[in-house]
Amino acid sequence: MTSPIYVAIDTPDLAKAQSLAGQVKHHVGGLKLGLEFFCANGHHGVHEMMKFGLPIFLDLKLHDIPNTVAKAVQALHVLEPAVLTVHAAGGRAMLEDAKAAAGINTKVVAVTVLTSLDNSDLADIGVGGKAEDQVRRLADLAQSAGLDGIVCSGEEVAIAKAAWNDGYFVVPGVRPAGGALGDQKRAVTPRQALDRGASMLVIGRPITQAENPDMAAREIEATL
Ligand SMILES: O=C(O)c1cc(=O)[nH]c(=O)n1[C@@H]1O[C@H](COP(=O)(O)O)[C@@H](O)[C@H]1O
Repeated sequence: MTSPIYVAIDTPDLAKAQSLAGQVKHHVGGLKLGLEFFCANGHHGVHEMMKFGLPIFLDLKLHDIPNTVAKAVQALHVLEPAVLTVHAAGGRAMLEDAKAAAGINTKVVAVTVLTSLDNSDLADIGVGGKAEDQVRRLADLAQSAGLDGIVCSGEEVAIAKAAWNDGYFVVPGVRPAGGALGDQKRAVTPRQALDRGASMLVIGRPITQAENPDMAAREIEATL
């Protein structure tokens, strides 16, 4: 079975990214490249990481007017990422145009509520109610706009999946039991996230900051 773990390669240093990917490639299902990596290394960096033969999740969290996002998605076609993120808060037209602009082999998934936010952070940006209410609302929007799935925390994934059974559910903010949270506020264990319906587990620092990243990835895999 292919591992549901995508390792978040969050570094601007291409050589370090290649070294990490080389160490963990047999115990993860894919590589997640985000803003930090892409801003530093661009298309060239992604092409280099594609050489590991694993699916690439390009996590750029696009969020702008529909025309700008659609053009950005078109500019990424050549990279053929397996998964690409946009922010659900960009609204229906932006989501529809992003999906229409993506290649057929790319899953476009909408970030709902960042896992670094709690209910009090949501209140600060004018979102009343609980994170799970906002996730449910944005998941409905993403589904009706024709997207492939959403990004949410393990605390909401069961609710979202109940309403969208064939959706693709990306769950970051995943921590082995007792692991350091860092800036994550809505975290669950890898096992909990899978049991609740995650399609993909995004795991960064618990693997990449470990003394032995390969061992860390194996240990997490063994809990699944
Ligand atoms: O879209 C994401 O992947 C994402 C969404 C979200 O709500 N929270 C979140 O942490 N992420 C990403 O998931 C990764 C989590 O990294 P760690 O906290 O180190 O495991 C980072 O690369 C984040 O950019």
